Amino acid sequence: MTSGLLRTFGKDGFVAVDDLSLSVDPGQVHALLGPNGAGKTTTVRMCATLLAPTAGQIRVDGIDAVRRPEAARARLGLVLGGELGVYPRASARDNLLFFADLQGLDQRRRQQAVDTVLERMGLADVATRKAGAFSRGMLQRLHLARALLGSPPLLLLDEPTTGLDPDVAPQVRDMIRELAMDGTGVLLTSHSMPEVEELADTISVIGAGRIVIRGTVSDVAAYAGIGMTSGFSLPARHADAAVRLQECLGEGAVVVQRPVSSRWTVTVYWAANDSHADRQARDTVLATALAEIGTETPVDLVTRPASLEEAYLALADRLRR
Ligand SMILES: Nc1ncnc2c1ncn2[C@@H]1O[C@H](COP(=O)(O)OP(=O)(O)OP(=O)(O)O)[C@@H](O)[C@H]1O
Repeated sequence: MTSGLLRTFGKDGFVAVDDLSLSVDPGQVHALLGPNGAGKTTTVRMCATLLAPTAGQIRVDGIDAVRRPEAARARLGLVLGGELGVYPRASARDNLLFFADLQGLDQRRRQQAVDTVLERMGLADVATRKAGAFSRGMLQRLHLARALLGSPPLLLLDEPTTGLDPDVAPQVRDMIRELAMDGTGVLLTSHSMPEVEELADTISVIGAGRIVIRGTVSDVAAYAGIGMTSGFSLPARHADAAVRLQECLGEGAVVVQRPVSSRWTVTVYWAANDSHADRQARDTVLATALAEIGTETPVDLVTRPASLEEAYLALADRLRR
């Protein structure tokens, strides 16, 4: 969808997005992940035709979005996190009818399109209520409904669940997943690792405007140098557990401990290329190391593939500008 995208700002030519290429396939969720200022929103805004690239190409459903922004815009839906862009004194339905007009949907199609997206976003029952009286969750669903009006093949979602209550965010996530399952391509930015892990088929990690690694969670973890992680807790008296375990385990693992309540939570990050054959082999090595520091194998020991959050934190230093 984009190739060689470049965007600079200001007289000194600050490079916000640098030679960025990515594609979003139908039915796929492609997530952009990166620290503040990495260039995610700038990328989304260029894809949405809100910002012209300094150089590079953008194609939306085959349309050259730089040359034909209006045609491209008709083929994409955009949701910006925390955006206000609805009329608070108008009902949800009237808001959507207005946006349908703006999109040029004809009179016959527009009623039907509005009813369809209201239904789809679970807003049919509150369609006549004023948008100003909506909760954040309902508003975000209204934004999604607006983005879906022309049945676009591509959705651009910039932080779509930021600021939503923990019980509302999963509803929005479910809707995003359903849209992708129905064939919509989704470009998603999010600071929530569990959200990206849950939704994304492909993750592009961006640092300083460039894609650092692209792939699945395990690809990102491998790039970060982590394979599996083991986690367990120890009683308060083991204040030096990480140091002592590190001595026993050597270079094949990094051991970190932090206090949680009145105990220590210990995490062992096994190197992506460590020599252990499988999970059980690591647990055996760990049990020996734990015995050496004078404790039995904790009952809550779990060894599993590294999570996205663990992988991302291991990468964080390499992503800064
Ligand atoms: N209009 C602008 N003028 C000047 N600099 C800008 C402009 N828009 C963005 N930038 C700069 O470009 C860089 C990328 O910003 P962008 O908003 O794309 O980052 P981001 O990855 O979305 O960050 P966040 O996670 O904080 O939303 C930042 O250093 C930002 O200050």
